[in-house]
Amino acid sequence: MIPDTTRTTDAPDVSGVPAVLRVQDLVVTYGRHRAVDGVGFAVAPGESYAVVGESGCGKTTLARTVLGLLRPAAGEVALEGVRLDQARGRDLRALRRRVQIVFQNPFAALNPRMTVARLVDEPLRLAQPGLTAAGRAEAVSALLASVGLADRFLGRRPHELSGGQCQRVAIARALAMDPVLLVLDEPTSALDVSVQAQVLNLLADLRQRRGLAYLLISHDLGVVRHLADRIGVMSAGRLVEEGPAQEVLSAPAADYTRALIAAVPGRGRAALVGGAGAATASGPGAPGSTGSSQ
Ligand SMILES: Nc1ncnc2c1ncn2[C@@H]1O[C@H](COP(=O)(O)OP(=O)(O)OP(=O)(O)O)[C@@H](O)[C@H]1O
Repeated sequence: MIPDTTRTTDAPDVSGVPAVLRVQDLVVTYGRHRAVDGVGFAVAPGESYAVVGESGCGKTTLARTVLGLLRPAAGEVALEGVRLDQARGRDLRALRRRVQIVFQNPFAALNPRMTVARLVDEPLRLAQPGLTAAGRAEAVSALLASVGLADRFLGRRPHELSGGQCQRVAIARALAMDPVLLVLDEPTSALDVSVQAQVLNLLADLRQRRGLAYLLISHDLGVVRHLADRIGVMSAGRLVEEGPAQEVLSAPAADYTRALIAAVPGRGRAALVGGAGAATASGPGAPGSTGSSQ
């Protein structure tokens, strides 16, 4: 349950729907450097919102603040209407569980000594402390199945898995916490090109099936085009443009966005500006197939 001691007074919404995440006038500093400088946006339930921009523009800092790992110098971060930036102690921990992250490098994110079964069981114990061992085992199998991994993977350790399989385990761990929002931090950029599209399709499929909202952090506009409904373009800590993904990519308003798109090599750029819903520029493979390792 989300604590309601710090609810925002004004109703946060996106087109009339209460927001899962609302960020307002956010400032995050490292010493005197404003890494995030007055950013505001909202993400609706089930929506996928991408923050794009060059290295150093503040994407990771923004993501870490949304995860409750950094405290803003000013502004608000609200999750389902509850102020994350004001929460402390148990309230903060309860809020943090509602937002999970999938990191760029799945090998680094998984404890190499744990089996797949234990890796998925661990967050489940936290999320559902009342479950029996048998109930948890069943839930672990179901979570793995939902990311396309069969029971034969239960006893394996990360070094016995491919990068794509590791990323599927990392996604299953995130889902075990029953989040409302997944932060996807360059979720495919460490993977072989051959499995990137499968993981992207899995993420698109999971969003649809579970009604999850995504905050996608990426510099890869091909990935963004595949997964995002809306895009916020960030430069030097500020949002310089925001809009529906297809509009931003095909008719960018800001010079900075135009330069980002112009930097994508030829064929990828043509795919980007051609409309939403096609294969990614960076990841070939069959759109619509989530692949699996059954
Ligand atoms: N711990 C830190 N201490 C001081 N400055 C930092 C720290 N982390 C990031 N910065 C600076 O803040 C700015 C934003 O960094 P951030 O990592 O958020 O950008 P980014 O867009 O995520 O970049 P990348 O895509 O390379 O990860 C950069 O100028 C960076 O050098």
